[in-house]
Amino acid sequence: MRVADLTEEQLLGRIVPLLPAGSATLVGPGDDAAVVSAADGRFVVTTDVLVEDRHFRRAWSTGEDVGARAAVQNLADVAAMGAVPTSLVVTLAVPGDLAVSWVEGLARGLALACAPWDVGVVGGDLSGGPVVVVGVTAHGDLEGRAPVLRSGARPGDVLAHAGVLGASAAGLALLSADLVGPGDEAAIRAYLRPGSPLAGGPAAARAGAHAMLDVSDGLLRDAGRMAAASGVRLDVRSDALEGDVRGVADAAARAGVDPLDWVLGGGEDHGLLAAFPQGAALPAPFRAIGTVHAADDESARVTVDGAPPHVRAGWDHFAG
Ligand SMILES: Nc1ncnc2c1ncn2[C@@H]1O[C@H](COP(=O)(O)OP(=O)(O)OP(=O)(O)O)[C@@H](O)[C@H]1O
Ligand SMILES: Cc1ncc(C[n+]2csc(CCOP(=O)(O)O)c2C)c(N)n1
Ligand SMILES: [Mg+2]
Ligand SMILES: [Mg+2]
Ligand SMILES: [Mg+2]
Repeated sequence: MRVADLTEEQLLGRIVPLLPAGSATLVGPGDDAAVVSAADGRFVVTTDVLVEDRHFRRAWSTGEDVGARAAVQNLADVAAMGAVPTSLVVTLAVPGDLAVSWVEGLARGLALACAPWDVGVVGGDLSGGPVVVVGVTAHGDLEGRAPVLRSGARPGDVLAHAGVLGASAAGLALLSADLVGPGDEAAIRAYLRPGSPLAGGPAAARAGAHAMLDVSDGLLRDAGRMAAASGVRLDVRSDALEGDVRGVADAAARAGVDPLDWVLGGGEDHGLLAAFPQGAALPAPFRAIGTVHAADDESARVTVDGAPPHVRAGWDHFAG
């Protein structure tokens, strides 16, 4: 059996039981970030890697783009726990013929993404390698609050999303098909430098969110993860996604795809999906996109307008 015969979840199911737990672990593998106790407190920690030609192409992305994106995808995982980011460490593998200015650009991109949060890059590691690989580990502070896990959604909750859906997938599709035209700036930027609504994470925690994650692999796939962890069904209302659909409709027409495919199945926008108790005031920029229901059938973890969706489920590095 090869890894390509498994989904990411199935591969993790094989390796996580082999890993040591550690007595300081408060939240281990399975959420957007882990929570670890320390004698003088707790911290949130998470890591994500960007691999050249898998996550970005140097023909499309500058070093600054990749640095900013590597930071944001990790800051989003910290925010998705309801925490405030504090620091990053960065590992970098680069081919020897890479321009030094590209690596300087990467550092500038990291700094740009960290600046609004007063987050420091406090270390890292350097290696040579056949392609550029950027690994970022982010740490965060829960400021005394309980972490917001994927597993806390309850029937009756309001499902809400902060950020854009489908824009990054649109940008990637346009670049891939060489279809970029005037008016595509937002989609291209969403792919090259996603702008996650990071302040929404701690705001959601303060507002009492029951569950939260960032949408990295597509709304349906990531909602499925929240639904499975919480033992519920999430129902998305398609009319709540009309703004996102409109935002990519023109690009989708040119690419010959259904814009809903990008909105429901595209990843890498790094918006925040959260379940709030009914009646809670949704903090900006969250907007309601659905409801949480008791799970009547494990095969229908996520429905759209009450029915199983017909679009592709989202990104998986191994099995489709
Ligand atoms: N190699 C690994 N060893 C241990 N745990 C892992 C490994 N890879 C992933 N995990 C854990 O599995 C869970 C899911 O990881 P995943 O990367 O899908 O989450 P994410 O970062 O929120 O999503 P994305 O990578 O799409 O941004 C996380 O809790 C993560 O820490
Ligand atoms: C050049 C190029 N080709 C394809 C894609 C699409 N893509 C790669 S990984 C991923 C999901 C999140 O990954 P992860 O779980 O690793 O964070 C997506 C949608 C891309 N970004 N760049
Ligand atoms: Mg995540
Ligand atoms: Mg990850
Ligand atoms: Mg992530």
